[in-house]
Formats: sequence, C-alpha cells, structure tokens
Amino acid sequence: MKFILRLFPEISIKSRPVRNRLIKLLSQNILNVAKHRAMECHVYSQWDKLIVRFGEKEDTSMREAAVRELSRIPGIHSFLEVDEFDFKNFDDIFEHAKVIYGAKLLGKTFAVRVKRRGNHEFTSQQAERIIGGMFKQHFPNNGVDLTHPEITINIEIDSEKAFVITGKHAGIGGYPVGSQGDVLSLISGGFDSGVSTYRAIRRGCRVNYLFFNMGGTAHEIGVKQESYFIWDRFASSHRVKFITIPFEDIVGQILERTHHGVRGVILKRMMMRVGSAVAEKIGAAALVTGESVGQVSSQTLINLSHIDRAASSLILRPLVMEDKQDIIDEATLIGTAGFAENMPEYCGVISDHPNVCPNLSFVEEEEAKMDADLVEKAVAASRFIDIKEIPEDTKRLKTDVEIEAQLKRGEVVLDVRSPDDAAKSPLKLEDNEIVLMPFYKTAKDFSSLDQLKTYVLYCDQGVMSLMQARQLKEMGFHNVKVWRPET
Ligand SMILES: Nc1ncnc2c1ncn2[C@@H]1O[C@H](COP(=O)(O)OP(=O)(O)OP(=O)(O)O)[C@@H](O)[C@H]1O
Repeated sequence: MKFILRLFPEISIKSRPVRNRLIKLLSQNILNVAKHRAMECHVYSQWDKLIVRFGEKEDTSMREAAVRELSRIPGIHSFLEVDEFDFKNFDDIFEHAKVIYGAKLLGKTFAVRVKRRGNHEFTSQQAERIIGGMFKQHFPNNGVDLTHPEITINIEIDSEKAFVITGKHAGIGGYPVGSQGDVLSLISGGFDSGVSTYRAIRRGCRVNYLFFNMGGTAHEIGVKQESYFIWDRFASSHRVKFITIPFEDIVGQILERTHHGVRGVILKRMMMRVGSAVAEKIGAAALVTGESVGQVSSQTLINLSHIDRAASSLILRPLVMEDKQDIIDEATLIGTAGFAENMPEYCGVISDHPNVCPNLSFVEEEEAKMDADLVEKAVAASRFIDIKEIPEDTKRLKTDVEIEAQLKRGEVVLDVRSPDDAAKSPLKLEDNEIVLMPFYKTAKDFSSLDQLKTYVLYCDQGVMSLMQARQLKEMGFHNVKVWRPET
C-alpha cells in the first residue's frame, strides 16, 4: 500500500540544503520505525513530498499499522492513502475510481476533484468534468454537488501515473526526530513531564530520559514504562538512554538540614545541577522540564529564576505558559494520562509552607548546609540503560509485598515518614515496637536492624511505605510488609 506524505509547512519553506537534509532524515526515520515494527517499507523522496510504500500486497492489518505509525512520526503534516496505477485514458482512471468509490456513493451527492502535475492535453478542471460525467452516467441516481458534496472523489494525476485517494490522515507535524540535536528530559511520571517530553520530540529533539529516584521501585517502574511508551510511540527511530539517579541522600539532607520554606526550590536546583552534569556527559544540549509558571510554589517566576541559576545547561520548558487542563488534555491525546493518574503520589519531600519569593542569598545559605560533594556523588551513582531494555528491566524490578490492615503481635513498625511528619503526628502503639527510619534512609540503614524480626512499613498514604518495602525486598530482605490501617 502506498502513501503520499506532505511535509510539515515549516520544513517546506526552508532553503534547499536544509530542506534536503530534513527530508533525508525524515525518510530514514520512517525506515527506522518500520524496522522497529518489523514492517517492510520503501521511501522515495521528492522535492515537496515523500512516497512511502509498505508491504507488497494489500492487507488490512498492515494498512492500519502503517496509518498508525505515519500519524505519529514527527515531520509529517498529513498523508494520503492512494491507489496508484498507470493510465492511458480517462476510462482507465474512471474504472479504478469506480472500484474504490462505487459502494460509498450509494444515495449520496458527489464531486470529482483532480490535482494534476506534468504535461497533459487537458486541464485539471477538464479532467474533473470528464471523469465526473462518467460517474454521473454510471450512477444516474446520485446528484452532483460541487459546493458541499457528501462524497469527494479525489484523484491526482502525475505525468503518466494516476492516484485515486482512498484516505486522508493528519500527521503530528513538527520536525524529524534528530534534526535539532540531543536533549535530556527530566521525567517524573506526572502529567507535565510526559507532555513536555513529547513536545521536545515533536519539535525534532532526540530526547534522552532522566529520572531522580527519591523513593523506590514502584515509582521507577512507572516512570520507565511511561518513558518507553513515549519513545516507542513517537521516537523509536532513534536509540536513546534512560538514566536513573538515586536521590535519597539529597532529599535526606534537604529535609534534615535546610529551612522548610525553601526545600522545594533547593530540590529543583539540585536536580538542575545533577541534570546539567549528566547532560554534559552524554552530549545533550539542553534539559527539558514540565515546569509551568505559577503551577506550584517552586514555579513562581522568582523560584524559576533561582532554579535557572543552578543549571549550567540551557533549560527548555515547553509548557511554561500552558494551563494545567490543557496539559492534561494533551496527555490524554498522546496517551500518557493513564500513567500519570496511576503514578504513586509520594509523600514527604515538599515543605508545608513554601516560600514563593525567597532571597537567592537565603536559598544559597541553606544549600551550603548540605555536603559539598552531593552532586558529584549523585552523578557517579547514575545508572544508564538503553531505552529498548525497559520492558525486560521492569519485569526484573517487579516485587510484590504483603499489605496488612491489622498489626500482629511482635511485628515492628518501621515509620518511614519524614522526621517532620513523624514528629507532628507520632504513632502511638501499645503492643508493637516503633522504629523511626525516614524513607530516604531506609535502603541504607535497614540492614543495621535485627533481621530476625518482621518489619511493617508505615507512612501517611501507604504509597511511600510500599515503594520502600518493594525496594527492600528487591535488595534481598524478605521480612518486610506494609501496614495500611483501616481509617
Ligand atoms: N523525580 C523526578 N525525576 C526527574 N525529573 C523530575 C522529578 N520530579 C520533578 N522533575 C522535573 O521537574 C518538573 C517540575 O516538577 P514538579 O514536581 O515541581 O511539578 P509538576 O508540575 O507536578 O511536574 P510533573 O507533572 O511533570 O510531575 C517536572 O515536570 C520534571 O521535569
């Protein structure tokens, strides 16, 4: 089956060499995607369009797959599905068009539209009139309506070839992936960073993914699956990296040493420092985030400007002036909303009374209370995988944990809330021992506990405790459960 692709209009107005480079890249991207999907594909480029052929024979499932893929590859404005044939006269064209449109015409008004290229002895309007007349003769009960036809019979004539257009589809537009260089997207699993990642891909960036892990396996699995989904859908023409960086130590020091009013902005500044170092390491020209002005306390103009100062890389914020509802709608459209809805909302890091316009000097003073080598250590602990490995990798990470509503005698409750939260509403239990071990210390300090006992992890929402319990199990500790008291 054959498709004629129209280029994204911004590509069409480029100079000849730029346009040629973009067309070449788009052709290669289409071939790469087809290879990833194990589809046979050939691409022929012309000055203003690409011709793409999938498979040799007509096949409905192959056709659907081809339409699906072409509607997701950046750089394609729209595409036509065509039946192509050699023609000698108008009878040849009519016979082909009749096979395609005949059944659809029943009881409907119609018009024939012809686009023509090359040298012919007739104009497009004359061709429309002649072929239209043949249809009218063959389907005398159907009315011709040139202004608002129910069915439009679209035909293109190019030298001695003719195409009957059997379908029209919208592409996602944008620039071919890879045309704008490499970036590193900070992805958290929420609505915003999924959409900002997609926007960067659509604009032609080759997007690598960076996740700061602050609380365990469940979050990491969710973010990896979302990243794989975005890559597989819109950018599988290029191999990219998914990078995980353990952030528990940084979160721990923020919570233990800095003023609660600036914890959110310090956390983001640390992300930018570590992100910039990783970007430099992999040769990415910019960081991409899902931040948007005013959305949360760390996204006031003042705080965004403090965040910018901590980065040595360019920061791209594709959503900076978008409304939240529009972002959620776009996430629904591209398919990432489901991930965001199910992502564990993890408790504990952001402060209760954030300062929306702190002095930079105050933020810097507070940061100076943390160890100076935190960034270096975080970068050194980064784990890189090829994004293609995610499906296998997440299978390995899945670990299930028993959740109980009633504590049993002898079980030790491990309170993994942040010190502030634990102090504000301390647990009061008569029959069970309680150990305070905030979530950012659990992985490191758990082995120092008596391993003959059973530990039941607790936090306010039961999400962080589950993430930590999974991580402990994955580390080989089997004496862990989660306590979610009935409310
Ligand atoms: N754990 C994380 N790992 C990687 N990047 C992160 C992480 N948390 C936040 N970010 C980055 O910082 C941006 C702002 O995050 P924040 O949590 O303040 O706001 P948000 O609007 O809820 O973001 P999102 O909806 O993407 O989670 C995110 O869009 C993302 O780019």
